[in-house]
Amino acid sequence: MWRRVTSVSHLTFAHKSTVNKNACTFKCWESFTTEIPRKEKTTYQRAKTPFITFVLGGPGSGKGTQCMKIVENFGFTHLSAGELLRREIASNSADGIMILNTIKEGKIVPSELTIKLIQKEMELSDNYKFLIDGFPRSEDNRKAFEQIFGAEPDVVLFFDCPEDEMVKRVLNRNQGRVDDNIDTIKKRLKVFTALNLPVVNHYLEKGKLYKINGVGTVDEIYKQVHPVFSSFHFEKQVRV
Ligand SMILES: Nc1ncnc2c1ncn2[C@@H]1O[C@H](COP(=O)(O)OP(=O)(O)OP(=O)(O)O)[C@@H](O)[C@H]1O
Ligand SMILES: O=c1ccn([C@@H]2O[C@H](COP(=O)(O)O)[C@@H](O)[C@H]2O)c(=O)[nH]1
Ligand SMILES: [Mg+2]
Repeated sequence: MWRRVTSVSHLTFAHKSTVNKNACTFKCWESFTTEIPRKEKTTYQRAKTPFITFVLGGPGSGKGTQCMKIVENFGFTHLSAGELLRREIASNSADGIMILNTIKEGKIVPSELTIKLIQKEMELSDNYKFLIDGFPRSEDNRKAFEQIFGAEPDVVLFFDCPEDEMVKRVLNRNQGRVDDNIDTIKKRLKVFTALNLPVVNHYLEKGKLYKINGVGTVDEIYKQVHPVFSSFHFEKQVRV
């Protein structure tokens, strides 16, 4: 459980679209209190608007690696859409086989399914700062998310990395992922260019995109990421 120790929220959300803000507060946080009765929420947490960051970039561009550093430094909750889907496969759920086949082909799982998994994790969390890593992967994903949540992300990070570097990193990753092989990587790169880059461009046009040069050491890259978040005034929280 978290409790607030200081308040600067008027600064935190000052940039947010007013059209979507109320819808988001209502849809997300009201459901937290009705659908998840086993977790007590304070009045303060219920009223809080989530701060959502989408983390985009091609396969192996370093999204997960940089998310770990953002979590350490800014206390975000990291939700990797790919990881949630892999967990769904491992749990032998009804959708598991379909998800596995989609991932092997480097294709995109239906939006509603991925959004359901993300939403469930957000509902279970006491946090209000979320990194949604590897999502949205297509305009369909993006539109479905914005419709279901009634909100746009606050920040979109895009790790820009050349294909040969991404391929090298993925092939060296050694985590036993079914899609970390050259055939699937080629398919993922094609899907990234065709379907994910339009999402990147959408947020560029909206002025929400932070383009990060994904080449360099992990620390060199993080030096570009850190100022993005230190420019926001998050409420300080302590565990109780
Ligand atoms: N700056 C870097 N330089 C060299 N290797 C890196 C760097 N950042 C991450 N890596 C390594 O590259 C691999 C891919 O990184 P990571 O898993 O963070 O990428 P990702 O964008 O999350 O990929 P995916 O979309 O496939 O999940 C990992 O083995 C990671 O340790
Ligand atoms: O929103 C999403 C995220 C992921 N996928 C599928 O999972 C794999 C692996 O994702 P990573 O982000 O690289 O862990 C991806 O290639 C897609 O097949 C998805 O469908 N939708
Ligand atoms: Mg990843």
